[in-house]
Amino acid sequence: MRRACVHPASETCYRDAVTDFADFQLAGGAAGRRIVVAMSGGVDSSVVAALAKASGAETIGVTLQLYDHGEATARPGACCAGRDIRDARAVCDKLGIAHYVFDHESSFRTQVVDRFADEYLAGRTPIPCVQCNMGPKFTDLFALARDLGADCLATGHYVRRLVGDGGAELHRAIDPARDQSYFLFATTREQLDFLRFPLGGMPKDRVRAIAAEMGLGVAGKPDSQDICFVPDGDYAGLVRKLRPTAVDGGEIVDLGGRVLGEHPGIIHYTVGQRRGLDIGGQPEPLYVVRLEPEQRRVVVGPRAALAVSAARLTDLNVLGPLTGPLSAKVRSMARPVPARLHGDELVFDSPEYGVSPGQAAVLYDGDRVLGGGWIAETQSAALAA
Ligand SMILES: Nc1ncnc2c1ncn2[C@@H]1O[C@H](COP(=O)(O)OP(=O)(O)OP(=O)(O)O)[C@@H](O)[C@H]1O
Repeated sequence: MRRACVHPASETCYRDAVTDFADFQLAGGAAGRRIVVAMSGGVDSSVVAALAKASGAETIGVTLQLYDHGEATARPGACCAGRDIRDARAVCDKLGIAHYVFDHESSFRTQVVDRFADEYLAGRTPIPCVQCNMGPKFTDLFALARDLGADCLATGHYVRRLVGDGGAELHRAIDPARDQSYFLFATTREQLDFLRFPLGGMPKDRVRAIAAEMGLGVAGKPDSQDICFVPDGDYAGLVRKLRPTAVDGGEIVDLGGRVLGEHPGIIHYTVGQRRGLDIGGQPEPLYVVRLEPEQRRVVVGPRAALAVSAARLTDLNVLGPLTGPLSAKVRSMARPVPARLHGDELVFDSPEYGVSPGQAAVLYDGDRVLGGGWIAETQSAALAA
């Protein structure tokens, strides 16, 4: 049972956290075991490394160089360019553990950045953080950790791994504001067996308190934000840069096909969006209902047209029983809503709004992640009625 920390900045807090290293579930304690810690140079993974070391295990820090912004200042997007790598190295030096840096820029580029651009061009709204977790972080890092003879791979993700009767389960973090379970739905059972997430049971201020207690230079380092390879938030600008010939304008049409205006490229739009349509003189507010990439059309309609009764999912990852009632989260910031899964069709108990192809539908039983899939297409509640 995890104990609450009542002294956020005290020695007691740190001792509790190390004792909590039951997350590593290494039979007979961690001595004699080898833990590889995925280190991004931020405070979270640095504290994971400190906890791993304190558990008595041989600890090795591994950093993937994924993307270089061509500058030296860390954050806001940060994805292990110069300064972050140096920060990770400094933490490892302080802890007296080995640190290896691997250049995975080209795999990150193909698996995450190029795919991000192509998804936008196909009229979908991508979630690159899931692709990154599935590719560079969990596939590439896995292989590296195994090559290094590790017993487990530990990361600073805010999720919990609990062991039930059927084996390792993925659960939400205790801190709802930090929970990253939506972005980890595609973690396989095999990966889950090997992964450890020691921060999922802690609030962030406790993590920072441990970092300060340990004298880690990153204790006050700001959190990374948004999508690491788009630090200025200009997604459309990045897609234009990557695919200069593919971003063409087209028509904005209503549900009946009537042309209402023009747009500079479908990459600027996402289902449910209202801003930026620039089609005045309409009797009621209009929203993006659908993107039609072949015709380069943006289809708009009233809010009622956004109501979705069901979604077809692809690449379903199963981590628990999916046959009963469950709750489904269809955007990272959405609240989970009651639904049921029939084959690959997710049927909502009540119409759901803003369901966008390209996003993930993550399925929960309370705090437990039962699995999830990619939203391929949606069924309008109006048509289903
Ligand atoms: N480039 C990287 N190399 C190795 N591991 C990484 C890298 N980027 C992220 N990770 C691992 O994935 C975890 C989650 O990454 P995420 O980007 O969501 O968080 P973060 O804010 O970067 O965390 P941190 O405070 O550790 O920097 C990190 O805590 C770390 O364990």
